[in-house]
Parts: sequence; C-alpha cells; structure tokens
Amino acid sequence: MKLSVIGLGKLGACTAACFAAKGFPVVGVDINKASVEAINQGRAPLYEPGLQELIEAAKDRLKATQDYEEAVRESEISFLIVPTPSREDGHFSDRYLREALGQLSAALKKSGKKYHIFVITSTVSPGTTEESLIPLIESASGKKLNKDFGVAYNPEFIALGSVIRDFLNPDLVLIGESNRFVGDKLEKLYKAVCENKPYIARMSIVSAEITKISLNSYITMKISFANTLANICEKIPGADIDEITRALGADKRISPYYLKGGLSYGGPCFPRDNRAFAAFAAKYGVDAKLAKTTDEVNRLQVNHLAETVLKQIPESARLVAVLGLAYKPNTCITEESPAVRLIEELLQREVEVITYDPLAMDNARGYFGDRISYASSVKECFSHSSVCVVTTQADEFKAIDRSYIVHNPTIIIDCWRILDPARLGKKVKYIAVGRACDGSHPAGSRILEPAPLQYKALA
Ligand SMILES: NC(=O)C1=CN([C@@H]2O[C@H](COP(=O)(O)OP(=O)(O)OC[C@H]3O[C@@H](n4cnc5c(N)ncnc54)[C@H](O)[C@@H]3O)[C@@H](O)[C@H]2O)C=CC1
Ligand SMILES: O=C(O)[C@H]1O[C@H](OP(=O)(O)OP(=O)(O)OC[C@H]2O[C@@H](n3ccc(=O)[nH]c3=O)[C@H](O)[C@@H]2O)[C@H](O)[C@@H](O)[C@@H]1O
Repeated sequence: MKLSVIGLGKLGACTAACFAAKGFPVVGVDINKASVEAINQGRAPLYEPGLQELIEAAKDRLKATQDYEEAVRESEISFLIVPTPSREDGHFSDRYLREALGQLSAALKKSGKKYHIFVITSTVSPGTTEESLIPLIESASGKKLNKDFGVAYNPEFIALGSVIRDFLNPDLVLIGESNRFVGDKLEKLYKAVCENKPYIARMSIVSAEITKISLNSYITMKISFANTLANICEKIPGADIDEITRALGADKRISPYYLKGGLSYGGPCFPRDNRAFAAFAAKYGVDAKLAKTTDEVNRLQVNHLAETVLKQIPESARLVAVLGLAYKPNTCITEESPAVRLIEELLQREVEVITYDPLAMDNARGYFGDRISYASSVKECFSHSSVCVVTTQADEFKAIDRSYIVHNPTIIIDCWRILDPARLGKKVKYIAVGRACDGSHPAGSRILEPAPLQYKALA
C-alpha cells in the first residue's frame, strides 16, 4: 500500500514516519515549506520523542512535497491530518480540511486514477465528513463516493510526548468507513503497523466521529471526578486522594488511568473536545449536562488552587513562584495550561509571579510579556519567593529537596504530590493538593502511579 499524509504537524509527521518505518512508501504534503524540506533532508520537522530516529530509519520510503498531484499519483490512500481549530460556538472548523481536500480532489480529477481513498484523521464535529467533506470531494473531483473513491474517518488516540509509542501500541483502532473495501484496507494496514493487537472497531463514519469526541469527553469527566474527590480529601485529616483513586482504579469498571486528582486538565485536545461534545449534543437538542459540568469543574479547579495559594502569601511580599507553565511535563505547549490560568488569577489579585518551566519559557514570554518575571532555574525561583507552586510532574521538579530552600519558612504547594516532604527539611511547610494540610499524613509521597491493570482491556 502506498500512502500519502497531508499535514506534517505534531500528529501527521509522526504518522508518516511510523507508516514509513513499518515498510510502507509514504509521501508527505504540507503547506509549510520548512516541514517539507526537513523531511526530505531526513530531519524531524518538530520535536517528539523517537521521531528523528524513525525518520532516519525510514528515509528510503519517506519523502515530502508541496505538490498534491504527486501525492495523489503516488499513493492509493491519503490521510488528512490538518488543524481543525475550535470555533466560538464549540464546534470544530473544517476550513483547513476543505482546503486540503479541494486540492487533493482536483488532483484526483487530473490524475485519471480509477480509485482513491481519503482518510480523515483530524478531529471533526460529528456529521462533518458526510455533510461537508464528501460533497466537496464529489464536486471538486467530478467523481462518485464508493464508485470512484472511498472515505474513512480514522482518528488517533495519542498523547503528545508519547505519540509514536501510542500510535504503534493503541488500545483501539477506530475506523468509520464509507464501504467495506475501505475498512478492510485500513484494518490490514493497522494490523501490519501496530506492535500490539489492538481492538479494531469498524463502524459508520458518523459513529466513529461521535466515538472520538465521546472518548475524550468521558476521560475528562473521570479527571473532574478525581479532582472533586481531591478537594473533599483536603478537608478531612487523614484522607488521601491517591490511596482512594488507587483503590477505585483496581475495579475494572473504573480502571486506574486518568484518575489522578490534582490540577485541571489542559492542552489543545481535552478541553476543546469536551466542549465540542456538548456543542454537538446541543445541535441535536440534547443538553449534555455531564460534559458541561465537567468543563465547569475543570475551570473551578484552578480557582480552588488560586485560593489555596492566596491563603499562603505573606502580606510582606506578595510574590509567588510558579514551577511549570506547560499543560503537562515534557512539552512546550501552554494552550489551556492550568498554570497559565493560575498565573492570570494571581495577577488579577495583584500578586507578582516569577516562573520557570524546562521547555515552555518562550511560549510563556510570548503570552505574558513583561507582566511576570522569568527565572532560569528552579533554584532561582526558590531564591526569590517563599511560596512555590509545583504545577507539573517534570523530572526537574521531582529533584527538589532541602538544598533548594532559601527562605524560612518556605511554603510549597505540590499539585501532583511528586515531592517527599521528608526530604524538604524543617523550613518547609508542605501542602499537597488532595490531602489535608494538618501534618496528619505520614511523610513521604507513597503512592504516585496507578496500580497495574489486573485485566487486559478490550483484549
Ligand atoms: N497532536 C495531537 O496530539 C493530536 C491531534 N489530533 C488532531 O489532528 C489534527 C492535527 O493536529 P496537529 O498535528 O496537532 O496539528 P499541527 O498544527 O501540529 O499540524 C498541522 C499541520 O497541517 C499543515 N497544514 C495546514 N493546512 C494544510 C493544507 N491545506 N495542506 C497541507 N498541510 C496543511 C500545517 O502546516 C501543519 O504542519 C487536528 O484535528 C487535531 O485535533 C488528534 C489527536 C491527537
Ligand atoms: O484527542 C487528542 O488530541 C488526544 O488528547 C489527549 O492527549 P494529550 O492532550 O496530548 O495529553 P494527555 O497526556 O492525555 O493529558 C491531557 C491533560 O490531562 C491531564 N490529566 C491526565 C491524567 C490525569 O489523571 N489527570 C489529569 O489531569 C494532564 O495533566 C493534561 O493536562 C488524549 O490522551 C489522547 O488520547 C487524544 O488522542
């Protein structure tokens, strides 16, 4: 099978490299010339763990172009992985998909090819493929669905920072197909590419579109539940959120994943997918109260943290150090980051902020400008401020111990319970999100990771 991948961004570059590394010839297309050049020179167009190595390993089978005709001519399946930004009303915009599909369809018309398969991988609002994209392909190519071309909706469930591992070892391969031939082709492809044996769910296109955003909406609901529990635990001496979620997660009806109470979920996907689920339900006259409440709980979680922080600030120096700016560790992305929202809350209450993140300083500078101060290390933050909030589980933050502490007292608010209070020394008042702040919890963060799964999901 010869493949083309349209859009060589965070997901597309990895998808193209994975297919090529598994032996399939791949042509990548991007409107960004620099990304095309990078691929052709054997360089990763962006940073993602393992991507550079994969591109090097696959260089004989991977090339890129800005020519859609070349992509259509040299492939039988085109994967579309272009941005689908959120609109004001919560639905996803299909503007970039329509632009790319318009060009590909015109190229198909010119090519004289008998059949081509278009695979939509970008996240879309349910209904988009059949209501908007297929009519566009038919009119721009002059061809008929299922006679001259087939269509699939085939989103990925991958998290940034582990895109390649997730792509090659998915729990679920989701295929919405316009006809059986298209589904068979994709199933065969994934069976050849995946290193595990995922559950392959084949269904109608609209069912797959609904599944994609439902899955993310459900997971965010789980996180918001864990965060509510964490807030309750803070009020009850001896209660510990990690002990509780570890036990809950051992029940296979719940599972331990994405059940860590702490800070709000963020990033480019979860918040908008959950809001898109509510917007999609509303379009069909259904009030998705769970999704809306999940979103509200998520927003309030940052306010709750801000209140916790404000209570600890001494009147003499209204300064807080925020360690972590990205929405999670090992990324520079600050979109919908709870740390960014926390800083906004603090600034509104006239608290000064100094901050440090291993990867996201440039993005933060672009966003906050000179409204906050920037440190060049964790230690610099501790030297300036006696109140420090740790907002991500970055390795650099896990190393914090008594040697970092300058002020007496220093207050550390640990959103994910990554620090061991026994290693922080006597100058530190340690506050763990999800635990009562009364010293009743034994020293040491004992339970950090979910218990291993006792069953094989969907095997
Ligand atoms: N990044 C992720 O973790 C995940 C992303 N997705 C979805 O995948 C889609 C893409 O996301 P990302 O890769 O993160 O976006 P991105 O912004 O990193 O990359 C998109 C790429 O598409 C290119 N592009 C835009 N218009 C084009 C056109 N007409 N022709 C060719 N290339 C074009 C851009 O230049 C860019 O390189 C979105 O719908 C997103 O929701 C879904 C699951 C995970
Ligand atoms: O649809 C998407 O685009 C992708 O969105 C997420 O991927 P991603 O946003 O990259 O990152 P995650 O590692 O899943 O984290 C998302 C957020 O959830 C938060 N989270 C995670 C786990 C948890 O227990 N609690 C919690 O608050 C993280 O801190 C982070 O803010 C999903 O994990 C992917 O399966 C999905 O494909």
